[in-house]
Amino acid sequence: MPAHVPDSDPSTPPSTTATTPTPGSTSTSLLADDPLARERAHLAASRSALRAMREDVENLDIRDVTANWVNAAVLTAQIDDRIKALADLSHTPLFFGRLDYLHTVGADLAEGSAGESFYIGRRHVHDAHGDPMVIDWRAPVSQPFYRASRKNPQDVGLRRRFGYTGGELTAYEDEHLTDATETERTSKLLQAEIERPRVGPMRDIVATIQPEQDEIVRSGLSGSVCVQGGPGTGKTAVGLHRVAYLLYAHRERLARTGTLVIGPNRSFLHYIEQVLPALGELEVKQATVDDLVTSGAGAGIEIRATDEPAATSVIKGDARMAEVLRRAIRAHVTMPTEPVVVVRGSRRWRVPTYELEGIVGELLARDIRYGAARDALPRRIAHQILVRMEEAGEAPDDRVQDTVARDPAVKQAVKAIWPPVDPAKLVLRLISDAGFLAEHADGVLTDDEQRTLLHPRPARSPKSAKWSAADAVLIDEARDLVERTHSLGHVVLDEAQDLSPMQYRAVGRRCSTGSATILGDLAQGTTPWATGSWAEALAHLGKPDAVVEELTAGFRVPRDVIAYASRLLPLMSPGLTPVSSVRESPGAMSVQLVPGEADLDTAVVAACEEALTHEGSIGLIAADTRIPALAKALEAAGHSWLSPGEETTAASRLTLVPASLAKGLEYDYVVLDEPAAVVGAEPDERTGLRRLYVALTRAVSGLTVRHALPLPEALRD
Ligand SMILES: Nc1ncnc2c1ncn2[C@@H]1O[C@H](COP(=O)(O)OP(=O)(O)OP(=O)(O)O)[C@@H](O)[C@H]1O
Repeated sequence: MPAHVPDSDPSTPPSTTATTPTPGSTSTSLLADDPLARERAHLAASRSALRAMREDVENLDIRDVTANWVNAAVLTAQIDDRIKALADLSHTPLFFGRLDYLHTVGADLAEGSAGESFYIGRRHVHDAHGDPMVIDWRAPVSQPFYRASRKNPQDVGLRRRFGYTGGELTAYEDEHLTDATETERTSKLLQAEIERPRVGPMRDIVATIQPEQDEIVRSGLSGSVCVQGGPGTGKTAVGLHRVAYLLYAHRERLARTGTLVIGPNRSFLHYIEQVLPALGELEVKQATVDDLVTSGAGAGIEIRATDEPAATSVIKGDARMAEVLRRAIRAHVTMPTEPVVVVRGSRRWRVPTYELEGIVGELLARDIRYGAARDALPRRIAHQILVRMEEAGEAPDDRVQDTVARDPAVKQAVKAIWPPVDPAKLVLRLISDAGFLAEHADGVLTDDEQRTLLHPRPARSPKSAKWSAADAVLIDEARDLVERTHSLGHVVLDEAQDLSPMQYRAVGRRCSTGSATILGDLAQGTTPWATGSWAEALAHLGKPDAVVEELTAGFRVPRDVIAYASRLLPLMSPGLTPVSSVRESPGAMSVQLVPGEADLDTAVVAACEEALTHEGSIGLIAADTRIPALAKALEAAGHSWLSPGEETTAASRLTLVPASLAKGLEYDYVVLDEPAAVVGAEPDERTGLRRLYVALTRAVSGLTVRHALPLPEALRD
């Protein structure tokens, strides 16, 4: 089959066509009048073209082009990656759509110019002549697949979506965008994809990205975007597809600068980790904020404690701590009190105190890191000495300047004026030494706040200190004041509503010269420092100009379930738009009071058993303190279960989820144990209701609530 099929099928097919596959049924006559057979033939041809592309790479002989074994190893690794990227995965169809343009693309819509057809898939496939068989979904020519409409057809005459059953192309669905007689219909294939029972890790949505999502996915690399969206509106999916898009559109730049996806915890990262590889992107790093501040330059810092009381971590996460640290670091600089005298041969060269003061004053006034200024100081002192040498008729060169800069007298002066700072030691001192803290927090933190910060049993050294997550962020900030943190090209920050101002700063410095995609839902903020507004969060991130977009169409939670959960919104996040579910099924929902607390566990296990009679994954969500009892009850009833983030499979479908880890995850059926316990586990009612809102909105097909205690008022009928 040729690369671009000239327009088009002889007969206009019905809007959705489905048949049972008939293997090997692509005879010429059939091809002529059976569009589905033609599409299958194109699929078969594309698969062999992909196979040929892979074989070409596998057969590459690199012996002649590699100078040494290091080159060879690098090249071999690149080739291995390319072979992996060219794998033909039986469960991921090679293309999912087709666009028939009315005119040749790029040919200025000239009257009479012939149209072109393009098959849209996850990766580019070309034939032996280099002509495209499948176009990457990220290419500009693919964009109308996501955005073209009857109002603005973008020169597309036909948009065709393909349906697959077990890797076999079995259906297609057409929209003739310029045909005024054709009425707008919701796509059945899209609907089927949305309604599909979930099992296993998160999947890509490349075949069904919606126009408002696509605008975010394809927004430029130079700008930062913040997406506010209720549960299941596709924020995570959009963020991951945006990285894939940016890597395609700016491959070289991002290969140099790097990309990173930040998620709230390991379970979440496991859940999403296969999306980018499925889109052919194997290189994107994924981490939690804790990982960021304890790895790399922060290696050696281990998080081993929780701040007590919780108010301590609120203060540690407050942006004012940045000022306290800045002051504490600068306070290490001591104005010189004596001249520097360097002896070279028979001569003594002297830089007087006032000149040294001038240099130090100037370095302090410049906006450079403490460490960079410290590195500059000996060279600046040496420069003054060289000026004197020149005045005395000598002709010193750069080497002399280097030697003078390394002179013991200069070194000693630098050590006294601008001593090295150990960021961990500095933070330890701030939280253990009341006098030191007061000196730098004066006018920034109240006396009460300072008292709360001080550790009751301070460690002797950074090595023996039991750092909390908030401490690690403070150390990271201090480290950045000493030495600039390396910035990546693009960072995606998911569940962003939960970060403290200091955590935003930690993320912000990792994309200070790049851009960011910030994803979150203010109504799902469950930390004591959860942000109240995106403007505030973006300011802390250093991206105040980021565009804030809102997604309101819900792809996960069924109508009745989201309506039930949204009753909590006015109480905990007034003003936020409730999600409107695009799922057709109202969703199975059952809320039942169990008469005696003693019978709750049995009732919950029975609800899980009922849920297991359906297809898909089951999440039993409960307050963290209820987990051991429920684990026991499940065990007694002979059920095994998984932990959040462990992959659900057809054979093992039940996950026992502590409410604190439910965020970002989804299960086909959710059994929710004792809502009052989920609310009660949080320090205040608003946070409790938000935690409950998260738990209620994990379900794709159905929600079962079992409770012995009264439900929160908003959920009572
Ligand atoms: N355009 C789409 N087509 C099909 N499925 C979609 C689409 N957008 C999102 N989904 C699906 O909806 C579900 C929810 O998506 P996602 O987890 O990205 O939402 P979210 O906004 O991050 O939710 P939460 O706030 O709960 O973390 C996923 O199963 C995702 O694959």
